Amino acid sequence: MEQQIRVAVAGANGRMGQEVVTMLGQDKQLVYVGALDTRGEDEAIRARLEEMKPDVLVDFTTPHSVYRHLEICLQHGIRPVVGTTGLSQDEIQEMTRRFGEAGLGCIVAPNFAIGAILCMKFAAMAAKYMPHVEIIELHHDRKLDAPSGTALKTAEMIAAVREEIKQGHPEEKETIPGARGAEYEGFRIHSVRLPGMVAHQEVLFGATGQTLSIRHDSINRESFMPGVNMAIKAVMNMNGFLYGLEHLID
Ligand SMILES: NC(=O)C1=CN([C@@H]2O[C@H](COP(=O)(O)OP(=O)(O)OC[C@H]3O[C@@H](n4cnc5c(N)ncnc54)[C@H](OP(=O)(O)O)[C@@H]3O)[C@@H](O)[C@H]2O)C=CC1
Ligand SMILES: O=C(O)C1=N[C@H](C(=O)O)C[C@H](O)C1
Repeated sequence: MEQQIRVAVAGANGRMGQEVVTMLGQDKQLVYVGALDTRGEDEAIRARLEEMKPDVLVDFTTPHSVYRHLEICLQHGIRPVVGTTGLSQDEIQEMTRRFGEAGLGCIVAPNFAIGAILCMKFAAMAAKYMPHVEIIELHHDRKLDAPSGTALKTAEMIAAVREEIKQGHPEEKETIPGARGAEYEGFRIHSVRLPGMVAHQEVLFGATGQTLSIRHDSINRESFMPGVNMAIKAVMNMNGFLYGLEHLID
């Protein structure tokens, strides 16, 4: 039998955390050792970690707590698998350096659903040939951050290959501020929040006489679990920081 992996979960009572705990219970290689809540004193957190002795901390919490959780993992030599969105690019760069220096595995993935990863990759492929692009992401109305981590990652991947062009009319004017969405490297990202939605993204391309739409829909949170499972196993064999699940499936 493969070596068992002890997994703690931050945000275990949340929408994603509950799904993760169920998934851990279905895989004999993974042992759920308990929930970590970091809203108490440092001493209580240390005691809880000593009790649980996790190899991996899965984090699905909030944009406000995720950075601290990475620091706690560095202090205690625990490998994080982070789905929480909202880390800034500077924070990601800093953690890349610190986990690299520590030689400790860490995976931060804005989306664990394989279809969403493919949506990002296909969008980056298309942007090379069709540089007029806009991203629309649509989520449930309990979501804290906008744009979604997935939309930001998609935008980064598009910007890395897209020819720099000015989109839209040069004299465009917003009669209601924000009407054209957020601007990222010359193209727009739009965020929709509605009850009834889970996690959806459409990347729209336009060129003379044609359009292309690439769309992904997560219709439930189980869609993220194969990716979380894969990341927990992969992070055990890593000695640095990885941002985005696409690097694991190539
Ligand atoms: N990468 C991916 O594939 C996905 C990422 N996400 C991201 O995951 C995050 C969580 O989403 P979701 O599950 O919907 O959110 P929820 O609000 O349902 O869950 C968040 C949980 O975190 C808990 N929490 C808050 N602060 C702390 C802390 N300091 N220590 C421990 N627990 C804490 C909350 O507890 P309490 O309720 O008591 O406040 C809550 O149970 C979001 O950033 C979201 O964008 C979501 C889906 C997929
Ligand atoms: O908050 C969510 O629900 C989701 N968050 C992630 C994001 O911000 O991209 C991943 C997925 O879209 C669901």
